[in-house]
Amino acid sequence: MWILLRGGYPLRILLPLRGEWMGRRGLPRSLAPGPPRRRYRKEALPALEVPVLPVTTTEIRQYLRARGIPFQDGHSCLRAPSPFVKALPLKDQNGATASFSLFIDKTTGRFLCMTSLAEGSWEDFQASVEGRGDGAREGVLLSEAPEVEDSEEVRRIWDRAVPLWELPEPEEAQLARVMFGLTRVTDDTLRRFNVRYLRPARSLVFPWLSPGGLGLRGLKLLGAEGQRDGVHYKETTIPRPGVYRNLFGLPLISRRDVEVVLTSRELDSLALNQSTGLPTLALPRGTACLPPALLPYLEQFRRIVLWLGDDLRSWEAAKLFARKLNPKRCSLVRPGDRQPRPLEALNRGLSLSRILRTALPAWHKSIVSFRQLREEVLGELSNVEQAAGIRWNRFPDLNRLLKGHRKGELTVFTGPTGSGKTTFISEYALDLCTQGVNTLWGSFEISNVRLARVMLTQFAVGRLEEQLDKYDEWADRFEDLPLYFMTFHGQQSIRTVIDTMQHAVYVYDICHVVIDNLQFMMGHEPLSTDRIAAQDYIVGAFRKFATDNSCHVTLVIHPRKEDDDKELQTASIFGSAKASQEADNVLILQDRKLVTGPGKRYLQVSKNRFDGDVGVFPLEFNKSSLTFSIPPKSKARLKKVKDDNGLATKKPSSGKKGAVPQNSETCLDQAHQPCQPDPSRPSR
Ligand SMILES: Nc1ncnc2c1ncn2[C@@H]1O[C@H](COP(=O)(O)OP(=O)(O)OP(=O)(O)O)[C@@H](O)[C@H]1O
Repeated sequence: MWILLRGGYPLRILLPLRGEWMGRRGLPRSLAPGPPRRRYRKEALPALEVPVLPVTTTEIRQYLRARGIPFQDGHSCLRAPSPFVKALPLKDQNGATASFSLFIDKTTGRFLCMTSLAEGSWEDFQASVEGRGDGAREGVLLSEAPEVEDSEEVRRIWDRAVPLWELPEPEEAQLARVMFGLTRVTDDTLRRFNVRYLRPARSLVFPWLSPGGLGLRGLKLLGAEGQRDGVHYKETTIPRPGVYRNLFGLPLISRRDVEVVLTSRELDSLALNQSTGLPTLALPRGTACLPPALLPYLEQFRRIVLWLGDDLRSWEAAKLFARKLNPKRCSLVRPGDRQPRPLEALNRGLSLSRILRTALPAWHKSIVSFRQLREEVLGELSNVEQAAGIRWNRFPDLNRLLKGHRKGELTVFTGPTGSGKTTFISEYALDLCTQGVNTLWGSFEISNVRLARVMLTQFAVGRLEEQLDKYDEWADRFEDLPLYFMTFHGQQSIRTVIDTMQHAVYVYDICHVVIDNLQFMMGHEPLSTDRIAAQDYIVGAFRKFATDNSCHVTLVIHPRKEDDDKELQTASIFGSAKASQEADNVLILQDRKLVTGPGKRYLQVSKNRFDGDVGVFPLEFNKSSLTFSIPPKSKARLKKVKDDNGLATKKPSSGKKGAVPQNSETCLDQAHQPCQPDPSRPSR
């Protein structure tokens, strides 16, 4: 989880791992910095830094004009002379003056001065221009030098690392080359990119050099471990991933370069540059995100080719990143059999230049022909599993019904009051988040602290109250999840919420937004407005947001008041049928305690637009870990269901108001047909 700090880094401690004391980054202690210690944040900002009033490009332009500040229009930024250069008379490497070295992000208004490395928000910039910035403020604005502890660690590792060709044993060098797939990458390429090898950690080391290539700001270690099913790679960055902003390869870019190829891994950049001679840059966190802070460094390029990898996830990421970079200058290399990732292409003897020539323009007009779509369709057909989305680790039954979690969909989730909706949806979202789905939570009912506590308990799968000595260990791991929280509590206007979501998608590449719950956006509607119409409007806004931003939205909606002894149906969702019509998926947490005695829950998938499979499966609540996921001991029971192939098919529901088309309905709880709770298994 990233807690956003201005001028601070998160605390770090040392953890016992695998029976010996290791640094938090899993490096041997000899390479970790000193004894265990912790630092405290000076100024912890709210979890999601939301601009008070979002600024538009037009407003930025108007402001600059009104103040007589000249500017140039760029792809994703406006360029202006930097007001921070006089205070810091730094000269860049070529001794050039620092004119127009300030880059202002057109979407957020955040700025970066490339000369002094000062950065800040649009409000900070205005304060500086208007002479309201005091000395202390300016200090805050200046980009952080790495923390002393970090720089010591970086230096220590870098000094101990050696170029591959300087390893004393040729066998060791050869083994490293094989492990990292570098057999065709020359020493010359490794030298140019300044890649080293750290023997004790059996890792490659990629440096993060300051502009001009002088100072060392951080580094990335790439470890390789041979396992039965192939080689597994593990990345470690210093500083930690949230603030590791190394566009690897930047020192090799010349001011005159107008074209660049972006890759998601450093090794791919080596391969590409070696075989095509083109400028290449590797994104610091692969396909996970493209932080807007990097955009100024990419402004000089008239053409950007994104070649991020060989799976659908990379393809989706490339399309998203192209939006940020301005699609008109972007081309994308489509993953395919003959178009693997660059390093693999090099190793297979393919022509990387030829593959680059097949890159497709990212820019689409509003109307497309099937000719433009046919490759996309083929991509989906030949990667059926990936097209079905990310599968839950903790909810195999959900995978069987929904097949996975896909971008751009709207899921509506309902259940009786107090049945455990928040608790379930927290685990459902956490599961995806631990698999790299960048997640934004809007919890309007319960505080973020309480929600985070539930999530942390679910993450640790156990009560932390009784093992406080483990708290830091779990909290450190939790902190590294790509998880963000909106800081709203209580009633909010839908406009503010959507603006915040938009901001988060741009800044943090959010792919999943959870809204708990919709009723908290309805209070701001004028009393005279029909509440049902208001809800329809809100659902429509979330639907549009999901589609436009290729972002999954999970929306919790309360059910309408019904008889307690009746099960909920799709039509029980509060309001008109709009919510279930707009939704791609409808999930209902069924609480049958009132029908059949003490409290077992079932999850019903009552709409599934992806492939129509609907059904219900039991959830067992574990009160100490607050989890609903099936404990490992129950797996056999579920397997048996599958083996028996005993799926109960019901008639599709008919055209009732709010009813949805259903292909087949599946009860995955064979032991309790027809989906009745098992009285012999009291809920915990
Ligand atoms: N299956 C369950 N059995 C018993 N207790 C549960 C179960 N699921 C959740 N709880 C507990 O019930 C309480 C309420 O859960 P939660 O807040 O998730 O419900 P909710 O449906 O979101 O409530 P609301 O309708 O107020 O939004 C929590 O303390 C939670 O730990």
